[in-house]
Amino acid sequence: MAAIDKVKVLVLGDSGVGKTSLTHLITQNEPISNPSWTVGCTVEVKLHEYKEGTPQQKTYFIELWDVGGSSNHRNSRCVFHNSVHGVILVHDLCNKKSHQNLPKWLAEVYSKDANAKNRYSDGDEFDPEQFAGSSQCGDFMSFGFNLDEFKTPILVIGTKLDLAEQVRSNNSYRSSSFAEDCGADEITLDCRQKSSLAAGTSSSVKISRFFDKVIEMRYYSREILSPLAVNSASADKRRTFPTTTVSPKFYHND
Ligand SMILES: Nc1nc2c(ncn2[C@@H]2O[C@H](COP(=O)(O)OP(=O)(O)OP(=O)(O)O)[C@@H](O)[C@H]2O)c(=O)[nH]1
Repeated sequence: MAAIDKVKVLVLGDSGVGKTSLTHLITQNEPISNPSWTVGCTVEVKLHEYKEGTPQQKTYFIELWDVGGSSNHRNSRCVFHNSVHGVILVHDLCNKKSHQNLPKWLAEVYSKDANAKNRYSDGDEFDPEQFAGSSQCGDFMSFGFNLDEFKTPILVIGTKLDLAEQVRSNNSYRSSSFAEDCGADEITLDCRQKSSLAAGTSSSVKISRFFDKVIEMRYYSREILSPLAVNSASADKRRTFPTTTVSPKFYHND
C-alpha cells in the first residue's frame, strides 16, 4: 500500500484561547473536557479526503501542530515553524486582545528577519495587508518574508461563541475584519460542542475547503505555477491592491 502524503498545519494563538480544544474537536470529532496547558507543542493527526466525491479524491494526513501560546516560550517556538503548509489562527471571541494579537502570530512564523519579529512583538500598529500575500497578495519582502511561503493558506477561527453570545447581547462585539483583510476564511464556534463541526455545517465545510487548499498548495500548485509565474502574479496584485491600514473592529467596547 502506498504511503499517505501529509501536510503540516500550525494552530496558533494566545494562551487559553482554545487551540487544544479546537484541535481535539477537529481530529477526534469530540470535544475535550479538560484540556491541559500546552507546553511546547502537541501534534494531532487527521485523515482528510482531498476533493471528496470527485475523480481527484485522495486521502492525506493533516498534521495539526497545536503550539502552546505562553509568551514565556516565544523564543523557543521557532523550532516548530519549519516547512509549514497552512496556518490556523485562533482567537477567543470574548478576548479582544487575542484578536489584536493574531498578526503577531503570523509575524512569528513568517518573518525570517529578527527586526521584523521585534517590530510586531512590541505592540506596534500592524497592517494586515502586509501579510495578505500569504493567501492572496501584499508585499512581504520588506518584512523579510520568504517568497516560497507567499501563498500559505490561512484560516481564522474565533472560539467560545457560546460565551460571546452573551457578550453580543450586551452589544459589545461586531464581526471581525482581520480575516477578510488577510484574504482568509473565518469560522466562529463553540469548541465544547460536538455539533459545532458536524458534517454539512458551514464550519465543517470551510475547514474541509481550507485543508483542500493546503494540500493543493503543497502538492499541486508548483506543477501549475512556476516560481516566476507565482512571483509575477503577486507583483501584479500588489500593484492593484489598496494599502489602507486596518484597525480590528471585532469589538467596540473601548
Ligand atoms: N465556553 C467555552 N470554553 C472553551 C471553548 N474553547 C475552549 N474553552 C475553554 O478554554 C480553556 C482553555 O482552552 P485550551 O484549549 O486549553 O486553550 P489553549 O489555547 O490550547 O491554551 P494553551 O495551551 O495555554 O496555549 C479551557 O478551559 C477550555 O475548556 C469554547 O468554545 N467555549
